[in-house]
Amino acid sequence: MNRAVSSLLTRHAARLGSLCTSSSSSPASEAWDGRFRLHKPRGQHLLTNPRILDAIVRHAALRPGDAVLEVGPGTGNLTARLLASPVHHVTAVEIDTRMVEAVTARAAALDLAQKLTVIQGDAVEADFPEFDVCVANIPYGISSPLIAKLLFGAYRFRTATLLLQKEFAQRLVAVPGDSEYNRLAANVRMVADVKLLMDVSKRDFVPMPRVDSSLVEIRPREAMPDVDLPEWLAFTRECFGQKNKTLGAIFKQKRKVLELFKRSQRTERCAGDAARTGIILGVLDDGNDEACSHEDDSSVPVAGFSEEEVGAFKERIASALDSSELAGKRPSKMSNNELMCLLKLFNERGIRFQ
Ligand SMILES: C[S@@+](CC[C@H](N)C(=O)[O-])C[C@H]1O[C@@H](n2cnc3c(N)ncnc32)[C@H](O)[C@@H]1O
Repeated sequence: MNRAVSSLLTRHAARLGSLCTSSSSSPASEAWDGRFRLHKPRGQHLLTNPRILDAIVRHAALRPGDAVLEVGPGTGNLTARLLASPVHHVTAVEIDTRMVEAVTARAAALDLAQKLTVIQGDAVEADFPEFDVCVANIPYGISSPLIAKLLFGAYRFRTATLLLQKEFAQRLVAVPGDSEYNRLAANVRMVADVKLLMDVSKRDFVPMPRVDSSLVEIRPREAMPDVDLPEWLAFTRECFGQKNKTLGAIFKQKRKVLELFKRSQRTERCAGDAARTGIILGVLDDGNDEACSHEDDSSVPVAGFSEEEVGAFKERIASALDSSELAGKRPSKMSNNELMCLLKLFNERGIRFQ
């Protein structure tokens, strides 16, 4: 669809361009003219403060020749600035065909259509082309799967500068010991550095959302950690499901022991693309960590295995915890190095989380 729709829409651009011409010869034409209804469930809150839009582009530190990925361009308030910068190309992924038309028209009116490719589709599912930087005011509903896709979806890029819901941004940049420290932060920190760049008021959007926003930079690490990522992600799910309990208490629960025992007997595991798809479909973040629930299967016997075998498995768990000297620690206060060390001890004893 991508190129075909792009060229079809460029043909509509002249007609639609007239809707944006009065001030669209400069990037500062962000006022919303109400030409169609904005859908809040799709996160259609347009950023209309030119000062903030300029600041986002400044923070993105774009370089000449960069290929830029934008998710959710809307009517093109940010896109216009990206196109006017010395970058080589901008690819924008937008789900709403009305927005696709609007941003295409905007680029044509600026005489910058040749620098823009618009992909119409869901950014969580669409294939992204190669890009150097991602700059976007995204729909907040896809924050977690989109960040998972960027970081674990085999893309190589310099930075992602994303406007996110303020509370989500605070969870993302939290460090061990912070009350907000959580699985999302631990997982993202495993593969990237994250920093808060600035806060943005809800009053800078049309229509005004209920929440404030924050701009965040995500910078993937040069060297990826030596860890089996699907296994790590499954491990952090167990740990952060009850992040304020001690590890000793978490891994003593009969229900947990039986669940891990069953998983550890499995011979086939998710690998490669299947694991990636699992990651992207939402295992990065559980939202409310404490709400992570499991079926209580403590009374269900493990078919084909004796009580003794389960007992021996329990001892392997205890031995890993003893060796790590981390049994008394709480996941919410632990560094990734400590957690990785414990995971290694579990795996060495045949205890698997995936
Ligand atoms: C918060 S608005 C941002 C618009 C524009 N970037 C701005 O700053 O004014 C989010 C945009 O993402 C689009 N969108 C929503 N869900 C999407 C998805 N799953 N994939 C791609 N775009 C999506 C919406 O249609 C909307 O245009």
